[in-house]
Amino acid sequence: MASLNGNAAETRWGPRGTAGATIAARLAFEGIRHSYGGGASLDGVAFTVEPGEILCLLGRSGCGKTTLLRVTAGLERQSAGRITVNGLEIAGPRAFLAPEKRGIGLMFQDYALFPHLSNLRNVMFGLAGLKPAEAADVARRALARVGLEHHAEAFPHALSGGEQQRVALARAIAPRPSVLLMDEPFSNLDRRLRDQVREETLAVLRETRATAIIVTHDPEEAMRLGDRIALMRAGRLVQIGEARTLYETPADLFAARFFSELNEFEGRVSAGAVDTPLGRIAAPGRAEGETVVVAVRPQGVAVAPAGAGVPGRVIGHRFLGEVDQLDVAIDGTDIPVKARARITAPFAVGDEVGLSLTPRDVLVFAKDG
Ligand SMILES: Nc1ncnc2c1ncn2[C@@H]1O[C@H](COP(=O)(O)OP(=O)(O)OP(=O)(O)O)[C@@H](O)[C@H]1O
Repeated sequence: MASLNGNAAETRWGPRGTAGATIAARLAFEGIRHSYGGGASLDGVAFTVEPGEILCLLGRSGCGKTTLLRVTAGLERQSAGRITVNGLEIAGPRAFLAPEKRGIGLMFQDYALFPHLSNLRNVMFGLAGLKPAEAADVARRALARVGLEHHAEAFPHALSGGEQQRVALARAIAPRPSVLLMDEPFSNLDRRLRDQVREETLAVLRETRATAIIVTHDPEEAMRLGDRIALMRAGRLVQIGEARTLYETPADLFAARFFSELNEFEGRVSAGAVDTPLGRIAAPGRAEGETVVVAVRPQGVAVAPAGAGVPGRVIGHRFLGEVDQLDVAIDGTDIPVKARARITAPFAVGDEVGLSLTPRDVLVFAKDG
């Protein structure tokens, strides 16, 4: 039995460029609603995934990510709205294709391999339309692409978690789906293995040219993997766009909090700006008298020896590896300001310091955004 954490043999994938390519498809959601009986699990979701695009579906637990995948695959039926692939309705008021007729592959979070079938038989499972010899050939090639052809006759339980993930990936790509849906495909892997498996999986997806949706609750993973990110909350799409857009111009405070820890200050707009304990902050486009939240990313708070900027006192200093985090007490708030940077000056708890802000790390939102 291979080690769970991987060794040299485990980490070797098959040659790149050998995964069979598919015909890329445009996947569109229009006003998708769904409920398990209580409140709405999906509440009017609408967006399009472009042919060959890798889209990360990001959100907290329970926001509806898995439900959207299940509705897309045909394992659940939406109560309203329409899903199309290349403009053809696969689920909606006019049509409801059975899961096996959709050309959509689904890879489950727990891989869902059949324990009583060999790895080869597991991969062949999705190839029922082919003659057995042909299916075995296609399955062997898919296993070879993920570097596991020598485990074809073994059973899933004899493989490490990382290898099981690869069998599940081989099973998902073998039928050459035009759309591939992956539910938290890396969440069961330890961190060291995860980076490599993510990179190889991405290479396989690019080769197959499948349009892919990858579910994750990890914003960093979404930024690494996705051509675009769709951020969901409570069954709704909050924002969709490239990682940089979501990070730099989040649609609301919730979206901003998702991508970064924040120092938050509530205030009222007067003459186009808000007074905060860190100084007066411009609030362009906000109504006079509106209550807003000024959000400041910790990496946008520069700490210098006392003299310049907003005066404060260091009350905490944590070494986080690549950066340090300082907690700084300032006048006007009981909550310490968090500053995060590679600190070269040796600040110690009790030191008097001066704080200044980087404008691009300061965001202003409606209070209930
Ligand atoms: N089979 C079910 N029966 C009843 N309610 C369900 C069922 N599956 C999910 N739900 C509810 O629907 C909502 C959306 O769940 P869903 O699993 O789609 O969220 P998620 O974002 O994928 O979460 P997670 O990351 O925890 O899997 C949640 O409130 C959940 O409790």
